[in-house]
Amino acid sequence: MSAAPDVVVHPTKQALADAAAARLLVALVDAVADRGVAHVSMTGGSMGSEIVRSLAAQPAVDALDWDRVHVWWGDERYLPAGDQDRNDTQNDEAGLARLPLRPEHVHRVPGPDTTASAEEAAAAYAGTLRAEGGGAFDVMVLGVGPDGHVASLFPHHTAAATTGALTVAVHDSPKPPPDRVSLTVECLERSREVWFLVAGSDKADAVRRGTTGSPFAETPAAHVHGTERTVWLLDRDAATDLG
Ligand SMILES: O=C(O)[C@H](O)[C@@H](O)[C@H](O)[C@H](O)COP(=O)(O)O
Repeated sequence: MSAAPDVVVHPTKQALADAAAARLLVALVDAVADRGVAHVSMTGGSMGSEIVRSLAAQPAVDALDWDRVHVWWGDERYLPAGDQDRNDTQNDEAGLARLPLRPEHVHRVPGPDTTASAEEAAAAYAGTLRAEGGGAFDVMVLGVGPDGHVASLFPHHTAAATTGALTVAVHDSPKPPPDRVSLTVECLERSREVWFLVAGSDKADAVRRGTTGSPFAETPAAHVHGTERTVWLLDRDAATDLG
């Protein structure tokens, strides 16, 4: 049984993004100091880009040896490289492209410009994870949808329950675009720490369900835990339904 998640509440969405970015910078510095390498998985959505924007603006951003950092994504929309609706494109534009990362350490999910299907892209990403993943992520940064989805694992969706695999192709996503590639729960949990970044009153019910063990089919986010720590980083609006 995983330990209960920690919950940290910040006054505003911007304060949440700034505090989470500072937390991430320190976590990556510590990972490099401890193991000589850091693996972080980023996310899409508004919070996914806001933490990148704040990270790139951190005063101590140069304290990290970015040469030793690997970047992954918890999910990706199955769209051509550079498409404006891809998570990596949005993260790049928010500031990821300005960080001195090694391009070969930025592991982008293939799109239809280089693969024939989301299934092929998922298999290729799983191969990269096995070849370069270092065995575990240090930090898994995740957003949460109002329905309790995490990455592209949606309530009552067949792909969400996938086991025995690191990645899964997702079709008919209730959140557009319809075709995606997602890490599975098993892969998301191959992380020392799992951080849920959640802002806005429209997420308050999902946060309540996610932090109180709602059934997996209803709230996939409630069933993703880090091996060492799980923390919900919230703004005040997203925390309104917590006791
Ligand atoms: O591809 C995606 O859409 C994201 O990875 C998705 O999982 C996102 O993180 C949540 O939907 C929350 O998005 P917001 O932070 O914008 O609400």
